[in-house]
Amino acid sequence: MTLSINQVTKRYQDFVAVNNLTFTIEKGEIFGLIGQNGAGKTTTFRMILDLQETTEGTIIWNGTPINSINRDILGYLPEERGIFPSMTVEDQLYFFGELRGKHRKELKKEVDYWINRFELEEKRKAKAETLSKGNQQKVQLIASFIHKPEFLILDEPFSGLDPVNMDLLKNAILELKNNGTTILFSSHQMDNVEELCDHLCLLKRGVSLFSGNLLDLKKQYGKTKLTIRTDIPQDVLGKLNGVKDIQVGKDQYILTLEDESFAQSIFDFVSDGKYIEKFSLDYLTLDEIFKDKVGGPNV
Ligand SMILES: Nc1ncnc2c1ncn2[C@@H]1O[C@H](COP(=O)(O)OP(=O)(O)OP(=O)(O)O)[C@@H](O)[C@H]1O
Repeated sequence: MTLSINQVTKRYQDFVAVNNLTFTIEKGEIFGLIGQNGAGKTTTFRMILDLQETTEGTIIWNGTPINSINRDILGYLPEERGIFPSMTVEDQLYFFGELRGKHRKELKKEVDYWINRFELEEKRKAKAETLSKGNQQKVQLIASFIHKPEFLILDEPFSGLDPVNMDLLKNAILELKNNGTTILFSSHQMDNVEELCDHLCLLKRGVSLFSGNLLDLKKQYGKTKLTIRTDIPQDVLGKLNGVKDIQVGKDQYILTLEDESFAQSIFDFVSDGKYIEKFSLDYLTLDEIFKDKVGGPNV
């Protein structure tokens, strides 16, 4: 593994912001850190980046304590957005690249490529303060990886982006991964995490409720979400064997089953040997799992 977080705790006086956290990230993967506001995501990032000390535990990068590695292999998009207001977009990118030890000459190709990729060509010579919030965020994003870091940490990179720019960012993240970058990011938007990550850690008030493979997490719940389009009334469906809950959606019912094995008998009943327009048995979405795991009392 490339990064390993071992029993890491962060205390602020009596308050425990991160509690005995352990997870690992493999080289070249995209790893999602999810949790509600105040769960401890930014604190974890700051400890990985050695901007804050751990109270207990160790953080190891390729066998070396993270506080002894060359900082230039790291890239970071902090939660607090900020760029130099009176610097132009391209000067800004050169500045951050040079700060990370790259020469202007070798940065040119990268700067040109990413300005184009994020559709900022027209804004190239514009001062950052004249850009919209979303465009400023794109500039800050590019600045976080313009020096081609081995390990990139993005704190809420999707917040504030419209759907088109969100897609641009998703594709950029996948491209960076394909080029070998290891990426750790936080997000409140579960569909993005579901789409991009193979592995994730779910934090609640500093404690990890799950860390590992997304499919393994889904398997813990099983395929228990059944979507059916039928004329059969809700109260009849709700009384069938194995149905724990029933919700009325648009043109369809969404049933929660006790377990997958009840699906066959429900199918036989609903279809009655005939064609049926919709009958779909699925894993819960990450959003549904998140709400189930984290949604309980916040104590
Ligand atoms: N310097 C500090 N002193 C005391 N408490 C702190 C300090 N920094 C963070 N905390 C607390 O630690 C907890 C975790 O904060 P953190 O910023 O890591 O959460 P987060 O998961 O990133 O939240 P969000 O999604 O809102 O950004 C919060 O309750 C926060 O108030």
